[in-house]
Amino acid sequence: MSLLEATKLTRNFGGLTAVYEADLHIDSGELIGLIGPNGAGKTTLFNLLTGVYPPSSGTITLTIDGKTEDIGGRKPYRICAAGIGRTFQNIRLFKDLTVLDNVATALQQNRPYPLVSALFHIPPFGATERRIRSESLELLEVMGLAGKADELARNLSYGEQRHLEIARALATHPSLLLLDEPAAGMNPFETAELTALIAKLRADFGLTVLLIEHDMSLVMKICERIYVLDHGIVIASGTPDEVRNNPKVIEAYLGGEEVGNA
Ligand SMILES: Nc1ncnc2c1ncn2[C@@H]1O[C@H](COP(=O)(O)OP(=O)(O)OP(=O)(O)O)[C@@H](O)[C@H]1O
Repeated sequence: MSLLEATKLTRNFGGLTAVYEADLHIDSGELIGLIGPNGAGKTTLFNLLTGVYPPSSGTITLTIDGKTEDIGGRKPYRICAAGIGRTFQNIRLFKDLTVLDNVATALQQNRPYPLVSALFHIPPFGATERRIRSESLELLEVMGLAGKADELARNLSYGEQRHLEIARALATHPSLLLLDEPAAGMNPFETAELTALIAKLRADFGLTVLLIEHDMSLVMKICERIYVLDHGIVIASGTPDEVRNNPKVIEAYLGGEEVGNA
């Protein structure tokens, strides 16, 4: 069942076309990779799908629970509310808040308190606070960070901060989760752990996942389908085997060498 459909998506920055007439089709429950050389337009495509930039042209539709919405050009908070959550290539956390509060703030955005009860700390403020705390702890547990709930985010290791980013994205209750280089900066052991975790999250939360990743072992191992961008153009899409053996991909992506094996 179709979840996201992008048609002829284009984004220009002045004279530079970062994404050109990209077509994407994502079915509910799929785990899809988005790869391509540096500067190919991958993050720009994420930014279009999440409203950071409006498309110069083209359409994006999201279908959830039988309801189809045209989300192209909407503000990021509205797209997040519609069901698309994301992480960023450069980690964006509240470094001086605790790990728990980083997740709680993301949950609160989804469930604002009635103003009067928040001002006077009267019900349902207290009950909502407790629910947010317990759901935050559950998400930290899932991401292996429950033991660090009271630490400041800045004191986490790099890999842990990446996990916390995913916990924050999950707190927005997405149907479609976009992960921008989730394994960047991780060692092979951490990457293998994260690979297993992403597959588990997809199953446990019933998520659809689109991920940008330079680590080919991760992409080839868990993605069912892969889109390949080069100079802003989708030059190939298909299963890991189809993509790995596609001459255009070999030429564009690795300058003629075979794309990495799983
Ligand atoms: N806000 C912007 N203003 C001007 N140019 C931009 C902007 N954002 C991206 N670009 C340009 O668009 C092109 C695509 O960049 P983008 O970051 O989307 O590529 P990428 O595939 O994610 O690269 P990487 O793998 O290095 O992160 C690049 O030439 C980049 O310089």
